[in-house]
Amino acid sequence: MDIIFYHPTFDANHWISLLQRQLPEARIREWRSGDNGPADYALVWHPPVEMLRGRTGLKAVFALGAGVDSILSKLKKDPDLLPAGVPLFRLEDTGMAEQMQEYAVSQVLHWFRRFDDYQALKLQAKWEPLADYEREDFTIGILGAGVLGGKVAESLVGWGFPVRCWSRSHKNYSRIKSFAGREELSAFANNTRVLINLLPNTPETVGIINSELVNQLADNAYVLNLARGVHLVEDDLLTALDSGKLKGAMLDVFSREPLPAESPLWRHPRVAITPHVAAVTRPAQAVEFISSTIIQLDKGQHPTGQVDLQRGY
Ligand SMILES: NC(=O)C1=CN([C@@H]2O[C@H](COP(=O)(O)OP(=O)(O)OC[C@H]3O[C@@H](n4cnc5c(N)ncnc54)[C@H](OP(=O)(O)O)[C@@H]3O)[C@@H](O)[C@H]2O)C=CC1
Ligand SMILES: O=CC(=O)O
Repeated sequence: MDIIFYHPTFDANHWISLLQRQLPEARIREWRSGDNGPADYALVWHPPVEMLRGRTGLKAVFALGAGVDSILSKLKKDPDLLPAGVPLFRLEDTGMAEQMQEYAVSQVLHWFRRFDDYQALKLQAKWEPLADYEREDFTIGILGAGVLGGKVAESLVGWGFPVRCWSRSHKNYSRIKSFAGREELSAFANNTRVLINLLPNTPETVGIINSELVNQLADNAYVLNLARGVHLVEDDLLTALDSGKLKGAMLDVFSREPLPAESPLWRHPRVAITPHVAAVTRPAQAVEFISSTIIQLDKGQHPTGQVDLQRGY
């Protein structure tokens, strides 16, 4: 079996040695421009069109991340990016759920314990104990209840918060209230104090965190965007922060990355920022997932993780 690997920044040698350990029989190489040699499987991130165009014999392509929006948007512009009929797989969890749980739980607890308020008081040298917040007033609403959203929801239930999620189809998670579809988005938003976004970027979800949605949240709500920048209308967020509807926001992703220096988000006192690091691809776990998927595909089985190209995730 022949496997080609392309990532603009990852250390290809490291990935290839991890893959080789899992698939000792495979011939694995880093793809470079001009390489038209045989390939059964391709592992890619931001692949050049030339890499996969016209390849016959390819059995599957693996995206080296959870979100496939960049590859699908490139595919829309250039249908040659992926050979027709070849399945596209993405990483399911592979260590990202734990990272998302760490990020979400730490930030929710930060707001719940009023560390944002204490930080503001500290800047004024004020010693002032504040009233505790109650968990019952701290409903967490998670947009997206898939591999990552579902795990984040479970961890916040473990901390005793009321948790609800919103997805396309209803879920049957224990102790998590499930809402589904546009018709239930308002009911989901109503009384949500912390809105966490873990949706994929698709034409249906772009701009979903806008004034209309934010105005339906509880007063003094918070927004935690962990999915994609295009989900959030940044001007609407700033308006809601300045009007007092929103008390704070923590953003990991932005419509333009790196976030330009002139963005007012950098300077807003109630906006915290991380540079798209909420959950990164962990090579060893990703390779384990990909190898096991390849083995299943070679046996004619139907592993999980295949992207529905029509649905966009
Ligand atoms: N910031 C970072 O570092 C990272 C960000 N991400 C982002 O997180 C996203 C989520 O990942 P993951 O959990 O693995 O994805 P999944 O595909 O497992 O889950 C997606 C969830 O979104 C729901 N959904 C999709 N479209 C709609 C819609 N139109 N209306 C309502 N719900 C919808 C799905 O509903 P249903 O279950 O009914 O299909 C599903 O519950 C990725 O796409 C990526 O963009 C991922 C990794 C790292
Ligand atoms: O944003 C990262 C991803 O894996 O998707």
